[in-house]
Amino acid sequence: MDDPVLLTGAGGAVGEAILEGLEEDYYWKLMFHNPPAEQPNHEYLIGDVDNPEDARRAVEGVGAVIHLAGDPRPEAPWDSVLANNIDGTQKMYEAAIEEGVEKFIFASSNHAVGSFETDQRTPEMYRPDDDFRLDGSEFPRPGNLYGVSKATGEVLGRYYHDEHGIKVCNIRIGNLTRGHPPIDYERGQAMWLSYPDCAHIHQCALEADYEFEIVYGISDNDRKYYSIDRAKEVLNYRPQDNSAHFEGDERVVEPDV
Ligand SMILES: NC(=O)C1=CN([C@@H]2O[C@H](COP(=O)(O)OP(=O)(O)OC[C@H]3O[C@@H](n4cnc5c(N)ncnc54)[C@H](O)[C@@H]3O)[C@@H](O)[C@H]2O)C=CC1
Ligand SMILES: O=C1O[C@H](COP(=O)(O)O)[C@@H](O)[C@H](O)[C@H]1O
Repeated sequence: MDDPVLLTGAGGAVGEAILEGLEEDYYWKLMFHNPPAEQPNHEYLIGDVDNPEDARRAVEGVGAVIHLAGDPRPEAPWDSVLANNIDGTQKMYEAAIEEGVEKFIFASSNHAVGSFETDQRTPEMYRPDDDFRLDGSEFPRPGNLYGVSKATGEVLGRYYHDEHGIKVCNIRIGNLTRGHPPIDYERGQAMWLSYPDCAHIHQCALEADYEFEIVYGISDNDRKYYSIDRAKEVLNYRPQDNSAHFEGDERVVEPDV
């Protein structure tokens, strides 16, 4: 991607991971909801993704959008996910189509499929010897209204791709934590996404050739119930991390990079 890349939600955790890994690799345009504490090193704007004029200013001159902005709380109430996640994503797609943006990468979530984690399957599905896998071809099964908003974002992408041709990659992000996987949380270890792998999968989505995709954004954990085969095949995703390589917060196996 030679054109500028818009990063919405740039002040959040996922934005931080992406910028840490890819700061030098793209001409970034950052979108913040509130003025950032420190002066960014890149072009930026302050705006609300749910405001059509802010969305239009945000996409001006960019070739790709990484859309992270939204309410990330699994317990977020309907009013918030409706405005920030659903309406906000629709406004960003409308603006992107109007601008002729080539690619739209959407931060979807494990919570779009949270209800696959039934009492019958858990906690076994979180363990390395269990072979249950979701691969992105399944219909969403959200376990909360936040998950409904993420599934809706994916479907908005389906519509804007089919009717307007924009290339869309939905990344169902697992559990992003810095430095080491979640401790004493099997589910979180099974869907861990390290900071370097988070940056890498977004770079893969910016560079690969595809039409419409739904992939899982997790590291190559021994414990997993999300397949990363599609991300490997279509995006050439090659994660370096694995939650099994940690004991608590200590790394016991070095990444093979
Ligand atoms: N952190 C994680 O493990 C996961 C994150 N995600 C998704 O990734 C995205 C980013 O998540 P995080 O960085 O963790 O969240 P965060 O809360 O750290 O960052 C989200 C950013 O979006 C901005 N924002 C919220 N509403 C906005 C609006 N209406 N207009 C403009 N900006 C707005 C906020 O100011 C914030 O800086 C979210 O969409 C979240 O649902 C999905 C799965 C896992
Ligand atoms: O989508 C998200 O998922 C992660 C992981 O979910 P959790 O239920 O295991 O915490 C969550 O931490 C993050 O806030 C959310 O945006």
